Amino acid sequence: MADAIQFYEPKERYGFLSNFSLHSIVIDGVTWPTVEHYYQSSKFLAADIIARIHHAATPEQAFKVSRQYSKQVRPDWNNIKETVMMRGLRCKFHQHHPLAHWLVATETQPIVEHSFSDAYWGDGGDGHGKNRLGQLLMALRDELKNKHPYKLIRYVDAAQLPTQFGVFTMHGFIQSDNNVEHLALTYGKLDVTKPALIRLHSECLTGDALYSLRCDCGFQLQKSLETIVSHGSGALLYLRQEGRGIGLLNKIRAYHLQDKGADTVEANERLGFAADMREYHFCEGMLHYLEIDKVKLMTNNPRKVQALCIAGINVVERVPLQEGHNIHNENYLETKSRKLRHMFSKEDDFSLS
Ligand SMILES: Nc1nc2c(ncn2[C@@H]2O[C@H](COP(=O)(O)OP(=O)(O)OP(=O)(O)O)[C@@H](O)[C@H]2O)c(=O)[nH]1
Ligand SMILES: [Zn+2]
Repeated sequence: MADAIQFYEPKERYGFLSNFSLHSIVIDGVTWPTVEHYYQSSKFLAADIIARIHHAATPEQAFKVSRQYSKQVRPDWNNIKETVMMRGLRCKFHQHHPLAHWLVATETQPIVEHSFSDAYWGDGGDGHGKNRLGQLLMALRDELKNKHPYKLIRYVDAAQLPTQFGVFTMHGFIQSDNNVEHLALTYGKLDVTKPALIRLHSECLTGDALYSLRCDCGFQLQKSLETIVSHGSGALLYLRQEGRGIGLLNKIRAYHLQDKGADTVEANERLGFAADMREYHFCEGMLHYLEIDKVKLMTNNPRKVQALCIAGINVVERVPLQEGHNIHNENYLETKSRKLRHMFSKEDDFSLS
C-alpha cells in the first residue's frame, strides 16, 4: 500500500497509534498505564495475575508477564478479544484529545501495525497478517471524523515558535467548513484542572504586523503574549478573520469610507456587510484539541465571551485587554463601545454566570 501509515514502536512518528504508547486510560474507575496493560490483563480471570500485569512497570513487562501465564488465559478469550481491544482504543482516543485529532488527521490513509511477530493484530511483517489493530484504528477514525467536535477543524501539524516574549508551540488547523487556516499558540504546561488563560485574537495585518495606530490589535497581541508568558501558561488562538471577517481589501475600503467620516460600523454596512461578520464555532474544535474547557478570556468583546459559552466552554473570568488607545483609534474604540457593546470599563461587565 503506497501511502499506508505503518506503525510499531511508540517513539516513531506514528507511535501514538501503538498500544505501548504511554497514554493511561481509565476504564470502570480503574486506571491502566497503557492500553497494553489493560488488554493483556483482560486475558485472565485470576486476580493475582491481573494485578501482576496491571502493576507491570512498562507495557513490554505487561506483555512478558502475560506470556508467562499463557496456559491460564480465559477459555472465551478468542471470542472477546476484539471487543476488549476496541474498548481500550476508544478509551485511549476519547481520553486523550490530541491523539483523536491526530488519528482523524490521517484522513483516509490505510493504517498498518507493521509487526513481524504478530500476524493477527499486525501485518506479520510482510503483509500476510490480518492487521486487525490497524483495522480497528481505521474503524475508530471513521467513528470520530463525523463526530462533533472533530468535524469542526482538522489538525495539521505543530512546531516551536520562539518569540521575543518566550518560546511558544504553534499548532496549525484547517477549518472544515471553509478550509481557512488558523493557528493556536500555546505556552507552558496547560493544567486541565484549572481555567486556561486564553486570547481569541482576530487577524489584523495592519495592527498585528504593520504597527497601525488605527486600531488596538497590535497592542493587544503583544500584551496577550506577554501576559500568557508571565502567567506561566496559556493559549492564543490566532483566527484568520481579517477585517472582522470581511478580509483585508474590504477593510481598506472600509477605512477609506472612515477617512470620509463614516464610523467603523457604518463603513461595513455601506459595503454591504454586517458590522461584524466573524464566527467562532470552530474554536471549540481547537480548544478540544488543546484539552481546554474552562478559560479566563482576555477580551473586551462580549461576542467572544458569548461565542465560547455557546460552544460549551466555561468562561470563568473575562480579563480586560485595553491597550494602545491613542488619538488615531479613539473614535474607533468609542464606536465599538457604543455600537458593538465592547466593554471598556468594569461597569460594562455582565454576569458571566
Ligand atoms: N471591517 C473592519 N474591521 C476592523 C476595523 N478595525 C479593526 N478591524 C478588524 O477587527 C478585528 C479585531 O477586532 P477588534 O474590534 O479590534 O477587537 P475584538 O477582537 O473584536 O475584541 P477584543 O477581543 O476585545 O480585542 C480584526 O480582524 C481587525 O482586522 C475596521 O474599522 N473595520
Ligand atoms: Zn486591528
